[in-house]
Amino acid sequence: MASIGSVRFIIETKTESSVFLHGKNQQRSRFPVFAYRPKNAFNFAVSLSLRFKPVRATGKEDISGDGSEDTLQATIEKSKKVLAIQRDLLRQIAERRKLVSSIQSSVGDHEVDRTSHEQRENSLPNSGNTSTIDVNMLEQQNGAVLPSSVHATADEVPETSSSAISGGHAKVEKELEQNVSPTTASFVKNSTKLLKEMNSEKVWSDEMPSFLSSTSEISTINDENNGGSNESTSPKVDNVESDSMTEDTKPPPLAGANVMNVILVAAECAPWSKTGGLGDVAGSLPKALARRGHRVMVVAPRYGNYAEPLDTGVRKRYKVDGQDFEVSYFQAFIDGVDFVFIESPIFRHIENNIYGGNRLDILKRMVLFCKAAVEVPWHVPCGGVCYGDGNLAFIANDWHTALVPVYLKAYYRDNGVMRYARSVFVIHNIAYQGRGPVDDFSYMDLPEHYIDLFKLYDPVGGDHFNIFAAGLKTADRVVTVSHGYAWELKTSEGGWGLHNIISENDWKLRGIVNGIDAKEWNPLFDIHLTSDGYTNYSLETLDTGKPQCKAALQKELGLPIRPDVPVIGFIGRLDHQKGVDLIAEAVPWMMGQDVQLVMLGSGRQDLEDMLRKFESQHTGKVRGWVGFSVKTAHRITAGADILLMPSRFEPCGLNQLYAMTYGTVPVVHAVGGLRDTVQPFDPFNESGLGWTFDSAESNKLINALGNCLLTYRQYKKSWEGLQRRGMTQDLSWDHAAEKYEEILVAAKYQW
Ligand SMILES: Nc1ncnc2c1ncn2[C@@H]1O[C@H](COP(=O)(O)OP(=O)(O)O[C@H]2O[C@H](CO)[C@@H](O)[C@H](O)[C@H]2O)[C@@H](O)[C@H]1O
Repeated sequence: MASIGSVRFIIETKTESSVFLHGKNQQRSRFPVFAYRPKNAFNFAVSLSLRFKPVRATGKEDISGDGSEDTLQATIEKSKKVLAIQRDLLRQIAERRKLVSSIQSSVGDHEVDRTSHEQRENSLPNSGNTSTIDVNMLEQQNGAVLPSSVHATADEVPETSSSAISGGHAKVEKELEQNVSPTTASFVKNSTKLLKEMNSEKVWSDEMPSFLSSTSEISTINDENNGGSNESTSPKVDNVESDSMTEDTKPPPLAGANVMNVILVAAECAPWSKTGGLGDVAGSLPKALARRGHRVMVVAPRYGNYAEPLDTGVRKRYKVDGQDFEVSYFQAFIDGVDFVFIESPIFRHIENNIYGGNRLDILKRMVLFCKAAVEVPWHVPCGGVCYGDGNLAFIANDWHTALVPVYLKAYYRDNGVMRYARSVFVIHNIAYQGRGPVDDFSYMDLPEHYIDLFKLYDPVGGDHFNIFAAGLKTADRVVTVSHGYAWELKTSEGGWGLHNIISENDWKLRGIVNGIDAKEWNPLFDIHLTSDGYTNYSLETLDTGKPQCKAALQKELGLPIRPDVPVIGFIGRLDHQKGVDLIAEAVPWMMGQDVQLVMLGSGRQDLEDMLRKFESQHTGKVRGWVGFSVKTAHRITAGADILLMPSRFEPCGLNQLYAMTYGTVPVVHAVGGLRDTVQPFDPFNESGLGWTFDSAESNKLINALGNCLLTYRQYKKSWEGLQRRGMTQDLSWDHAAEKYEEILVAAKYQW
């Protein structure tokens, strides 16, 4: 949509009250200035002021063109709107100036520490008072909706002398490079640069943009497609000091003109809360999106007393099943991402039982969470400024947050609010759908006709209520976590009753393989490998580092410390999906081999008992660790030689990716994401990454594992090749984030 960014206006001034505007961009009305770039209204204000072309009126023109009274009236109305927009921009600019000068002074005090920075930003005047953060969403829908407490009028702009400001720029920028994250630095640098421009008398006169106060000719700029970018706007104008335009030229963000505001909403987010892979994704995908230049937020419930996030002071109330719930919001800015946690008594202290309780309890928790999450961009100031609802996309994950797209539509978009906000729904696991009797719809608090989205016929149970179905139908785009799973979802076996809905919505479905957090899951930096005899290692130190970790694991678990015995690991939820029972069937065969088996998991009681039983039956060979231990998961990944993943279905699977990064060779059932990510070993071409088997049967597992053990024992070179190829893959989130960006952009331009 090149035309969206190509705003080109000519302003003709007749008298002070008759400013006429001819817009060439037909689609612009769909993307109002503020809605399109709320984050960078400051930047935009300057570029906008440079793009308008004032033409001095001669007084001879026929101002209405055809002389019609109606046209004249309409044009006057339009002009008034433009002036109103300008006034609003001035207000926002004033606020940005305040923000920049507060950042400058804090940087000058050597206090640009992320946490304290956020603390300051969040202690905006009156931010603790709910009544002052009373956002009139209907009136402000076109822009970055700022809480009333953060609005400042032009009159309120603190008197800051130009020289004082410019004197601080160099210092600020230098210290920023050393002290703050790239995203913050980029924002502040951008802001300080613009502040310089704003304080230049050649651009500003008496706080007014030059086009409003002066009649000097400013060259019109045809700005192609730069609307969403934070940094790509580079207004060229004759009367601006050239040095302020050319100095500290930086490459544009990787996302270029596609920069958006993105809010990922998830029921868990590592490292604060995690029961499985969803937590990992929520903790790491946003960082990769932020690295591409997007402004990114994660919204999750606050289950415990987390150290980093601080109370923003914002309070809101939501009704669930007729009951009033007050929620508050905690926020931290980490690795370029705003992490916002929603606090309510119903989330408190259930971090070890996130999806526990009875069906209605879970349902009510998720209703409250989703209702509150959709409004976060209006209410929660991050770095002093709310995200607003323009140029915004939500990413909802699995059934727990499938109500986000539904509420976005039913409460807001259907009513002309949040018109430019979009939603992407990510399927991590379709086996859990938020099913219940049709009566559960009453808890949703939605218009009656919305029931059709939720109602689904099931051959076994008849009509039922299904939250996953509603999310799938309502979201603007749907993503799942591998190509293989995207295909499987459309089959009656893989779709778990939703295959028809998936097929009907195939046009908006795409598979994107998960990445891994290259800091968290990296043998060179892994913090869990720095004690108890473990060691960090890399490809270069694999020969010594991995055997040391193996010995440390054997010692820690009380197994015989033997470098030659293959250690086989399993990590995962103990349920039907993960195929633990297939391992159980293979245990008698395994125990006939000279191997050690280490299993870590929690879940189904019978499978937990089985792990304990194996350990007691084969004390010198098997360890079954029942429980959830992130540290142990990292240590098994580093210390084991082989990782078993016999999952019956696996949307993506992260453990096999972690394993390969640590030089641990995977043996997997070729399904879903496992098939996508583990290319089978080919001994003739010395290619491939591990062993796969084509159906979830124990004899197939035994066959694949047997070949793997043979190679481990007898073909050391081939084994090293497998490890080397696994470790040298780029499995980082960066590729996946680029693909997510394509989806976000597609959603944004979907009407
Ligand atoms: N007992 C334990 N102690 C410590 N850590 C444990 C643990 N049990 C599991 N974990 C950890 O939880 C994560 C599990 O991730 P997976 O992707 O393998 O599975 P999960 O089925 O939860 O995720 C779903 O979502 C993800 C993300 O999209 C998909 O990859 C996957 O296929 C899909 O089923 C890993 O980080 C693993 O180390």
